[in-house]
Amino acid sequence: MIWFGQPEARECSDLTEAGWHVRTAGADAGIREHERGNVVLLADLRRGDARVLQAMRQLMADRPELPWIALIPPGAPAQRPQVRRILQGCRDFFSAPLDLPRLLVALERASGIPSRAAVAAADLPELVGCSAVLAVVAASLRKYAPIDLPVLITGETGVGKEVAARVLHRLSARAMQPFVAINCGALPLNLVQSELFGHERGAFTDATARRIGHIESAAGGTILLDEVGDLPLDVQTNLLRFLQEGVLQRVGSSRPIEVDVRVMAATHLDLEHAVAAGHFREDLYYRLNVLRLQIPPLRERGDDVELLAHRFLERFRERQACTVHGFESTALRAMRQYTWPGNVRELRNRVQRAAVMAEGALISTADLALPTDAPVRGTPVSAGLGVSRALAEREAVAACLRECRFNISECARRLRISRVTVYRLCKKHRLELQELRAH
Ligand SMILES: Nc1ncnc2c1ncn2[C@@H]1O[C@H](COP(=O)(O)OP(=O)(O)OP(=O)(O)O)[C@@H](O)[C@H]1O
Repeated sequence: MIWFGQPEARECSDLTEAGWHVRTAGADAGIREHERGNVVLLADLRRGDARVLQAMRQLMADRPELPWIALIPPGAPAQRPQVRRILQGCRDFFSAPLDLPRLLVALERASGIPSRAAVAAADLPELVGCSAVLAVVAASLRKYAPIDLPVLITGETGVGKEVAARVLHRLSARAMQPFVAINCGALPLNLVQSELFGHERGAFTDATARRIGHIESAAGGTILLDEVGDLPLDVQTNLLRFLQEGVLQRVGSSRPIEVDVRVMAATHLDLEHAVAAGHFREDLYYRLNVLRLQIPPLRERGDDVELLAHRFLERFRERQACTVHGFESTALRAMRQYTWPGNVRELRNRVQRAAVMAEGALISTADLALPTDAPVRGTPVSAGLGVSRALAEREAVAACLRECRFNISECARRLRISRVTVYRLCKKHRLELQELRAH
């Protein structure tokens, strides 16, 4: 990296220790031949040297592709037009005092050199994260991928269960064959059987032609049965037969068809509980639960929140005209403290929305629109019973909505509240019905 300005001795030694070669540059700055395409530039604006600023402006104009990171003094120097212009050309910026771990992550990102996370999961680029818990997931994925047995993937909504299933498929011998993901909870009740197993012409009133089911369409590859706990009992029986014998029957036919598919199942429900309550077949549960993968919630993944937020912003910037470059440090802190009930999906959606709403070059806490009444991480005990109640209420409404396939009247009946109250609770807990339905 080239440091424009004067790093402190400690900063230099910390960076060197982390594996960076640091060269300082002043007003005579230039990029040496061997550094081209292999360098990150750091604009140290903490002391506001006018000659250095001039050199940086020149270099930014001549070589707009070079990745810059800026260090600014605390306060609001970013309001100065000269500084603001430079910040707009930077990938990221930090205000003093320097947060070295965050700077290292930013350097890795700006340079394209794999982050520590990517190094930990070198062949799993889909799985962004550097937390120890995610490393455990990555290790299980590698272990399970080559074994042609069912995998049961559990975890809260939006944690990345489908992402994990795709990784398993990609790393397996079936990688060149289809991967089919079906949300069992979103299938119309009367059609689940024919959607999964297919039907023959004339099998029922609307069956005007033969149709291949999702399982057959995944032949040779992998099928992910998402929200498997939502399958009706009669369909569970047929699925069990398929898992045991490798054959299925289309609706309206008694001819057994052999299909070679690896079955994966995902659920946010406690399947053991569903078995105990008689909603899920115990024998099917044991068939699916051969290999088990538990994906931890985002609030337990430490720095992954920041890493993912930056990744989602980068992806958004690649596709959309967007002047936002990063996050204010207060926004990063707020994200680290938030409990993320919708997990990675909620984070992605909030970052995208914030990138649209942000007025400046950085996303602020307000742009993220984190619910002010939501519990924050690390404070549940002091926040007291009210917070636990709110969390339980949210979870109960979300679970019931899913169980009822988003039929509001049915949900209201089961929860013994009015339809209006269901809508009010959805609004209160930011349960976006459309979004939940889509997933
Ligand atoms: N580790 C990760 N790295 C990058 N993106 C991720 C990661 N985990 C999840 N995502 C993204 O978050 C979103 C939700 O992930 P996914 O659909 O896999 O969650 P899920 O647990 O299957 O959700 P649901 O319970 O609603 O079915 C997707 O856009 C996915 O790409």
